[in-house]
Amino acid sequence: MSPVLAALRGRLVVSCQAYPGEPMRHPDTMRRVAQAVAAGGAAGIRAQGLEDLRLIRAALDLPLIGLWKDGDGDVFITPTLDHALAVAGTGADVVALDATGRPRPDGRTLAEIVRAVHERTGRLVMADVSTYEEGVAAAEAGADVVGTTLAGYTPYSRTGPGPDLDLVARLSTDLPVPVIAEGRIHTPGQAAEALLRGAHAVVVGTAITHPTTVTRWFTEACGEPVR
Ligand SMILES: CC(=O)N[C@H](C=O)[C@@H](O)[C@H](O)[C@H](O)COP(=O)(O)O
Repeated sequence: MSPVLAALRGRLVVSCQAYPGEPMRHPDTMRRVAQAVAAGGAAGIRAQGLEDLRLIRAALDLPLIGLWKDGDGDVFITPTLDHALAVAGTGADVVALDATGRPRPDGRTLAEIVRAVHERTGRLVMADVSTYEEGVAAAEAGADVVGTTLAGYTPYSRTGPGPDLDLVARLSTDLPVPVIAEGRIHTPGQAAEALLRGAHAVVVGTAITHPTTVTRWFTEACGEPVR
């Protein structure tokens, strides 16, 4: 196993992302968020956008999973080979990309993209999948690590309020590559359970780095203002 993946075994990766139009959507802000979660013990960082990745790479020596969300089609996480090569160029250790079965905007197959990233950059590839079958296909296509990132985010995958830990468990048992649990992990207990069920590592984003959503959880629990 690569040293980068070995360093993540049994550990927490924190996804540091803000969304278009949000106050925290700023590379230097995300760099500071990444430094803050590193101080809390994050073993790795997952981040979006070339400038965010460059700044985080310069500031931190932790394993860095990079992606580039682009376009308004179904496939938007590092959708093409050009995006993947650009992410690799930021110094990210792992290039995360959409590995669902849906067609990519550049018409390339997942196997073609994985091979090109390996040959041209030497970086690892994290395959973001939504189903068991996509996880199996991604491992066959040469992905170094499979993430359950997109479970619940394709029209055909199982949705629910929490993480799909059954999917995590099945993939962890069956795949020859490490599986990372990612998506809607909102509590420390869920993160620990994902590891217990076989995940190599766990990625948590919203619950740690998205204050607008976390605040909404609390405001909704508090109910309507009392008049
Ligand atoms: C579906 C999609 O676009 N997921 C993205 C992938 O990078 C991010 O928006 C998520 O925040 C990330 O996966 C972490 O998940 P959560 O924020 O639920 O802990």
